[in-house]
Order: sequence, then C-alpha cells, then structure tokens
Amino acid sequence: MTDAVDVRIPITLLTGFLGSGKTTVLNNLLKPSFWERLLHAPPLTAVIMNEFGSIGLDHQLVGDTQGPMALLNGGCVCCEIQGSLVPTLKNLWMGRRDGKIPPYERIIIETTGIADPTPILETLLRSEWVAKRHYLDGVVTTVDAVFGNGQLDQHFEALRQVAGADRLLLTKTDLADATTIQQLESRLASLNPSAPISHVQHGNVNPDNIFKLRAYHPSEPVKAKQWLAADNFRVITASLPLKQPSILNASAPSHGGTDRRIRSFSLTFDHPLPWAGVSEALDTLVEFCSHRLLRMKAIINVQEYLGRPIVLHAVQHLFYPSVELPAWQTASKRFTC
Ligand SMILES: Nc1nc2c(ncn2[C@@H]2O[C@H](COP(=O)(O)OP(=O)(O)OP(=O)(O)O)[C@@H](O)[C@H]2O)c(=O)[nH]1
Repeated sequence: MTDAVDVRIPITLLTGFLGSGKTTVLNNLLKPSFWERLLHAPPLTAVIMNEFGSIGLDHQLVGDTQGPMALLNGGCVCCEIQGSLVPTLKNLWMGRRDGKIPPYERIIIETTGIADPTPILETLLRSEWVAKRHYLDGVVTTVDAVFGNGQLDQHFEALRQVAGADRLLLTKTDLADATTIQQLESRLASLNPSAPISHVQHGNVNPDNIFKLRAYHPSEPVKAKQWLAADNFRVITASLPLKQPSILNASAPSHGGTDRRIRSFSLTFDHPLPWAGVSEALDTLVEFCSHRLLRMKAIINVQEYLGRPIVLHAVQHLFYPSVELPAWQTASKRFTC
C-alpha cells in the first residue's frame, strides 16, 4: 500500500522509562508555536495517555492541544488495562466519524514509564478493527542521557523499550557529559542497531524523527532499506538448508557485548531462497524461539518471486502478512533478516 491510497490513521507509540522526557517531547509536538517555527501547520493529533496511577496527572502537563485527548489510568496498558486500548481507539474513531470530536489526522499513545511496548504492539497489530482504520507508524523511545545507563542495568522494561524502538530519542543531553552520552549511545546501538538515535533537549525534537516512520509499513525499496538498517547489525553468514539449529540458536555477541539479556544480529544469504524453506524456518522459529524473539525484520530474495523483494516482520510470535516491493533498490539481493 502506498501513501497515496492509505487513508488509515497513523499511530505513534511514544514510550521511554520513568521521567525520561516523554511528556516533554509530546508537549512540544502538540504546540502550534513549535510548528510555526518549522513553517508547517501542526497535524491535528489525538493523544492517548496511559498513566499508572488512578488519577492521571500527565495530561495536565500537556499544554495547548487542538486534538482530543483520552486518558487510560489505573494501570499499564501493556498489562492490567491492555483491554482498554482498543475500546479507547474505537471511541475516538466514532467521535471523529460522527463529528463530535475534531478530525484528527494521527494518534500518539504515550505509555507509562514502565510499560513493555511489545504487548501494546500486539494489541494494535492484532486487532482487525484497528488495522482496518489505523496503521502503526512506529515506536519512539525516549532515553534519559543521565540515568539511562543505570535504568538499562536495573529495569528489564527499559531494555525492552529500547529494543522495540524504531527511533531512539536521547533526552537531557544538556545535563550529561560527552563520555556518558557516547557510552550510552554505543550501548543503545548495540541493543537496537536498526533504530536511529537523535539527541533531544527540552523536548525540542525534529518531527521527522517521530512521524511518517512507516516502520511497519515499508512501501518503497528505499524506505525498506532504511527500515532494515542491516548494515548496523553483526552479520552471521548462513547457508542452506534454512532449517538449521545454528540459526535458531544464533547468539552473536552484540556490538558492545555488555547486554547479555538482549542481543541483535542479522543473517544474510547469498542466493535466492525457496519460499517453502523460508516458511519452514519461520515456523520453526515461532515454535521454538518466539518467547525469546522481540522483533524480526527481513527483506527476502525468494526464488519464486525473483526481482520482487518480500518484506516480513514480526513482534514476538506475531508474524505479519508479507509485503511485496516493486523492485530491489541495489544490485544486492541478499536475504537479510
Ligand atoms: N534539563 C532537561 N530536563 C528535561 C529534558 N527533558 C525533560 N526534562 C525534565 O525531566 C522531567 C521529566 O520529564 P517528563 O517529560 O515528565 O518525563 P516522562 O517520561 O513523561 O515522565 P513519566 O511520565 O513520569 O514517565 C521534567 O521535569 C522535564 O522538564 C531535557 O532535555 N533537559
């Protein structure tokens, strides 16, 4: 599907550990004055804020917003109140359809600081009702430049927020020294090689790092290449046959080798692969490793579809329908995932 025909509403998941600057970023994005500087009309945005406490406070910190705001309080939308997300999206959508709320063009969901984004992604991607009317544009994670390292050491949620991100915003770089920032950046790159990292001070973010990421929706070869960011991964060269224990147990050290709980790697194949083999390998991956798999992205050169790259992605055990791209961008047609 291309931009021209996809009229569904994009959803951005804004996550990040406690106090890492999510609301500060959100606040800026919703301010008309922020967009005036960019000579751009602010997109009318609906916000869903999830707060842990039964009385939400964050929404009171959000200034002027022209779009609707929905609050999900009293638990985390990744677990206790996971079931509230789709009804909230439905209420917003029906209000928009019936003209009761402004016709918002996009949605930002701000999670709690201790949310695991993966179950939220699952909820969004699994619901047919949601998928018909919305698409997940991407996951944006804020990381505190001062406390980020310690939070990654101590809180598994912080690791998962980083590992599941499509963009990483390193916040409070005005407060951290250059060495701390550099060390944290290389740790983030090792945890999630495919997510570009931007420095953000006081929420002053470039909207291009938040919107139109189309992270689950690569519609052109050029975007697909950026989306995969395969060059940043440690490569494991694999050979046929696909269904090999070595692939399933692949555990290449991450760049820094410090975060043993989450590792990232890529596999490349020099020759086109038979679809049956790919499919069997993926089934095996789901059967034996899905509980350990956070995210998978692939561009595959399949024997049966020569010349047409096939894009695949998964969040945990959930695999999404493959997308066929019109052509390969470069001469390289290696299967990378
Ligand atoms: N100096 C500095 N302070 C910042 C920056 N970004 C955020 N802050 C401050 O950090 C504090 C926490 O920021 P929030 O935006 O509320 O963080 P949050 O992630 O929404 O927090 P929770 O909702 O509690 O998880 C606030 O006092 C912000 O003003 C920054 O880049 N530099």
